[in-house]
Order: sequence, then structure tokens, then C-alpha cells
Amino acid sequence: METLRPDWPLLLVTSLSLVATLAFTLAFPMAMGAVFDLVRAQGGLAGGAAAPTAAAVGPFSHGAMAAPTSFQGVLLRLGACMVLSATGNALVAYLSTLLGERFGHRLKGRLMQIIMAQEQSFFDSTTKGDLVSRLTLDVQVLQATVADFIGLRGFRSLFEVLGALCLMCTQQPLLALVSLAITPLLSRLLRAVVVRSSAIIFRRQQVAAKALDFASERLSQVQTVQVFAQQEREAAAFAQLSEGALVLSRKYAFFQGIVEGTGRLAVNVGTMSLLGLGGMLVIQNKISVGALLAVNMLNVFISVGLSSAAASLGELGKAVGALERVAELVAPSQAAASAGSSEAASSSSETASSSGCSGSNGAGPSVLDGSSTSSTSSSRSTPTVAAAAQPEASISGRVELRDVWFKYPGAADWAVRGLNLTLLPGQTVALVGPSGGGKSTIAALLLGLYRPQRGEILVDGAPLPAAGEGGRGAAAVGMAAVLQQPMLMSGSVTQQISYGKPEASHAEILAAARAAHAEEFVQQLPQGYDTEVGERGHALSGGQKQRLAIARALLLQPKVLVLDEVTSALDVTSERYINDTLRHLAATKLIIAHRLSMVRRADLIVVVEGGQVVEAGSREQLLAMPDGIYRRFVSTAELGWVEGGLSDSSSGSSSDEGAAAAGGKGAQQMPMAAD
Ligand SMILES: Nc1ncnc2c1ncn2[C@@H]1O[C@H](COP(=O)(O)OP(=O)(O)OP(=O)(O)O)[C@@H](O)[C@H]1O
Repeated sequence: METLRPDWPLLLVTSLSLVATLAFTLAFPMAMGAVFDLVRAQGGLAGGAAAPTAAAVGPFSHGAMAAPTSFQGVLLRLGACMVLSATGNALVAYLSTLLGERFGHRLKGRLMQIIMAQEQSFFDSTTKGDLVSRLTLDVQVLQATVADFIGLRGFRSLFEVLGALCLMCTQQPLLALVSLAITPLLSRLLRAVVVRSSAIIFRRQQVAAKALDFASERLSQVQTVQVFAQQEREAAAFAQLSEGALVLSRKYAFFQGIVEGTGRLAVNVGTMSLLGLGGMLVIQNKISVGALLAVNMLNVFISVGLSSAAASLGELGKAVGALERVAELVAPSQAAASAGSSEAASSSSETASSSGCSGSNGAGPSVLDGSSTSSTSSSRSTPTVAAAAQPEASISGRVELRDVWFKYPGAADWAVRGLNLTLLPGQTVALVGPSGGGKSTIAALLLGLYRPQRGEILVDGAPLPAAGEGGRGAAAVGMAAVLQQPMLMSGSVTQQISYGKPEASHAEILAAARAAHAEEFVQQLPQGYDTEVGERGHALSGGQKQRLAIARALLLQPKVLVLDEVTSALDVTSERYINDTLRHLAATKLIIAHRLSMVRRADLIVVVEGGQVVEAGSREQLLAMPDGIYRRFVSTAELGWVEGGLSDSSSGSSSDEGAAAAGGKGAQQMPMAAD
């Protein structure tokens, strides 16, 4: 109703047109009856002087229609009814279709807005295909229903039935009894059929959505399907899913057949009964032949109107299913919020017990200066994080994670446990650790993509706005990110870079591309910055996509920049350039990297494992720890890993790590790539 409301003037015009059209449509049988009676009164069909007097004044002489006086007059009236009814029908069909289309357009926009405002956890638990089917199939059903119910069949058929019944009752009460006897029986039968078929349609929609979901996922992964030669299996699986919808469609078709057949039967039974009773009345000269004809036509209107209304109600049943699926999107955040709070409540005891074990959780963040020793923990406790470098006081961009606990929806275990971490303005903090340790999850929390079940995240002292609350999330507080798999959207290179700031000038875009070391390859593209990158940027290499994603983030001049494995697809030279760019960036940076060339210049290195900080400090501090995890990780030098692989004068670290490697035999290996 809310979506329809803005179109109330159109709705009003449609309704008025509908009522006027119905008046002309219902006048049509009366005019036809009048023609017939006039023909008889003037001697046609063995009428003339012998014709019954009742017939001479037409079928509805006591009603609204005045008795026809001349043949031309009555023909004119019939013609006017036909023309006006046809014009009205055309107008109503046009207006109601327009109304449906406008409704669908508005609903789609609204739904897209709602979907886009959801939290990441919503997308984790909902498939893209399902969302697409709600946005397309379900909205189409709803818009068709609006058009159908308002103008094409629903209300119109009901009004037609009611109008015809009223006319019959006031003009020919005896004959109206026949219709009144048949109508409830027919309505009841049709209602039962409609209820059954609506349930079938709802199930069919669900199955169809599953098939669509399957198809969209497999199509987006078509390369994997082809590389593993699974085309036939996937096609067969899709056919099987579609088969489910076909079985239900067959049942639906059966009920549609019943609706159709019942409607016809009702027309025939009604016609036969009316002809029987009405014929007797004509013989007894109680009514005219024209009246019998008109009543018969009205009865056809009633029967056809009823089955048409039933079919429309069937569509409405379908729409109720679609509406339910669409409405589910409107309040998931509340549902998620309550689920989250209950989860948080249920977790509090768990939290308390693990806090007791670690002895440091819940103590709140504490940022120590560079002179303090770093915290380490060989047990699973959560140390407070020490800052190794003094921040530049003038730069804002302080980020604090205070006793943050997070569990993915439906997951059994915590992905982040009691995390305390402070990023000082301008500081570069590197998160390292084994795969699955929780680094990307921390980055996602920091970007407001998920809300922690417990604890808080503050940016410059204010709570981080969640991305799913309709606001701009982390971007609103000057944060930007380059994520692990940089996704581009179809559009030109310029559009990719300016995605977060569409109003950016060309000069700004060029500067960002230069800083991300993308300029050279962009200039070599066929249309330079105007080159279309294709769906998801498929026309670009992995490294090129990464560079555009970096340019996209740099353009925003963020005060906090989150970089998750941003150079994994880059060659050594590009990586070095980008490292240089990032180093000179004033923003606070959180870097997640498996390549240690990204990590070694960080002010603070934080080792994350099992969702906890297990070691933190400057590189020197960590390497100085005899049993330090970072130091042990460095022992992978034995496997060819050298932190200072890049020939960089400032590094001089290879020897450090080589020394560390000597003492690191048998250490746990962290998957860090060789430079
Ligand atoms: N969307 C998700 N839903 C449920 N569990 C998830 C989700 N994403 C990650 N996880 C789980 O959370 C844990 C932490 O994953 P995360 O991606 O943060 O690790 P990571 O340290 O970044 O790993 P990598 O270095 O391989 O990228 C893992 O156990 C993972 O299985």
C-alpha cells in the first residue's frame, strides 16, 4: 500500500474509469433486449400487433433505461454502449497496466535500497540468486497482480457480478433467483480451487527461485565448471531443479483447467435454467423476449465475472506468496539484531569464562609507547597491543577495537575472541598469522561490514557506523578499503576509480591511478581511461584489477585504509611502487599480508591466531624474542622465504631473518610467500 500510495491520483482515475466502463458494459444487455423488443413490437419475428404489450416497452421499462421509442434511437443507444464500453475498457487496461508498471518500478527501487542496506551477515545467509529472484520474479508477479486486480480482472469482475446481480434483482426478481442460487455454489467451488492452486503456486515460486539461484551461481563460476569438465553434470542438475517446478506447474495447470471448466459449466447451467424459467414467463406473457435475452446476458456476465474473479484471486494467492518473500527483506535487520543480542547474551557466560582464562580480556585497550616491551603470549591469552611508533598528532584516524567478540551467523565458534587493538593516527599496523586465523574478519569488522556481538569499535572516539544501517558505514567516517578479491563492476576504468567519489575530477582520477601504479597499463588499453573493463572487470588481469582497486581507495584520501592482501597478484616492481605509495600515505593503515615485504615496515606487527592476538610489537621487538612466534615463522627462510627479498636499501633484514631462521627449526609455519 505504501508503494502504491504515491500513485493515488492515477488509482482514482482508474477506479472512476472502471465504474463508468462498467455502467456502459451493463447497459449493453439492456439495450440489446430493447432492440429485440422493438423489432417484435414493429412486427418482426412474428410480433407486431400480436406482440405482447409487456414486450412493447422493452425489457427494463421499470428500470433506469427508458423505453425505446424508435428503432434508430435504440440502435444508437446500443452503438453508444458498445463504443463507450470498448473505449472505457481500453482506458482501464491502459491505466491499470501503467499503475502496475509504476508500482513494480517503485517496488524494485525500494527493495534494491533495502537489500543494499543489509549487513554482511544477511548476504552470508542469503544467496544472490534468491535475492535476484525476489527483485525480478516476485516483483513481476506483484506488479502483474496490481494491474490485474485493480483494472484487468479482479475488481472489475467483482463489480460486474455485483452490478449484474443488482440489475437482475431490481428488474426481474424471479429470474434473478436462478442466478442467486447458482452464484454461491460456484463461488464456493472456485474458492476451494483458488486456495489449493495458490499453495501450489507459492511452492512453485520457491522451486523456481532455487533453480534460478543454482543457474546464477554456476554461470558466475563457469570457468571452474569447464576446467573440471562438469558442464553436463551441472546442466543435468539444473534440469532436475527445473523439473520440480514443472511438476508443480502441471498441478497448477490442472486447477486452472477446473476453474475454466467450472466457469463454463456455470454459464451453461445458468443459461439453461434461465431459458427454462424465462421461456415459461415469456409464453405466459409475463416478460418480454428482450427481457429474457437481457437477463441471459447478465447471467453470462455473472458467471464469466465469477470465474474471472476466481482466476484473479488465484493470481492474488500467487502475489501473497511473492509478497511474503519480498516482505521478508524488509525486516531482516531487526531479526538479525535480536538474534545477535540473544547470541551475545548466550555468549556472555562463555566470554566470562574465557576472560578468566586469559586474564587480559575485557581489560580494555591500552596503547603503550615504543619503549615498552611488546606483549607476547605463548598461551591463548589476548595481550594488549603495544604501539611501536609514535603517531603524528595532527592526523586523525585513531581506531580502537575494545574487547571485540564476533561469531559468523550460524557458526559454532568465535571467529574473533576478545580482541583489543588500537591503531594510532598515521600508524601502519600489519596483521599476520595462519590462514583462517581471523585477519580478514577483523578487517571486515573494522569496516563495519559485520557488527561484533560484544565489545565496540571506535573511530576517533565515536562508534563505528555499521554498513547495514542505511548509512554509508565506514566510508562516512573516512575509511576506505582494498579487499582480498578486488571486485570491479562493469563500466569504464574512470568509473572504477571514481566509484567511491563519482564527482572526482579527471585530475584526481589520474593522480589516484598514478599513485596505484595503474597509469601505465591504463594508457595502453584500447580506449585508455574510457575502456570498458567488462563484467566484474574480466577484461583485466588480477594485478591490473588490484591496482584499480587501490586507486579507487586512494582517490578517497581516507584517514583509515584497510588493505587485505592487496599486492598478492602484483609483480615485484609494481608491489614495490605501491608499497612506496602506501608508506607515504598519511592515513592510518591496517595491512593484512602474507608477503612480508608488506609487513616489515609496519609500525606494529600483530600476529593473529584463532581469532586472538597472540603476539604484537615492532618487527625488531618480535624478532628479539627468543621464543617469539613471529621469529619462529621467519624460520621458513629454510624453505626459501626471505623477508627482505626486495632489494631495498632500507631493508637489511634478510640477515636478521636468516639469523632468526637458525633458531627456528621445527617452528609452526605461517604461510608467507617468498618475495
Ligand atoms: N562468511 C563466513 N561465514 C562463516 N565463517 C566464516 C566466514 N568467513 C570466514 N569464516 C571463518 O572465520 C574464520 C576466520 O576467517 P578469516 O577469513 O578471517 O581468516 P584469515 O586469517 O583472513 O584467513 P586467510 O589468511 O586465509 O585469508 C575461519 O575459520 C573461517 O572459516
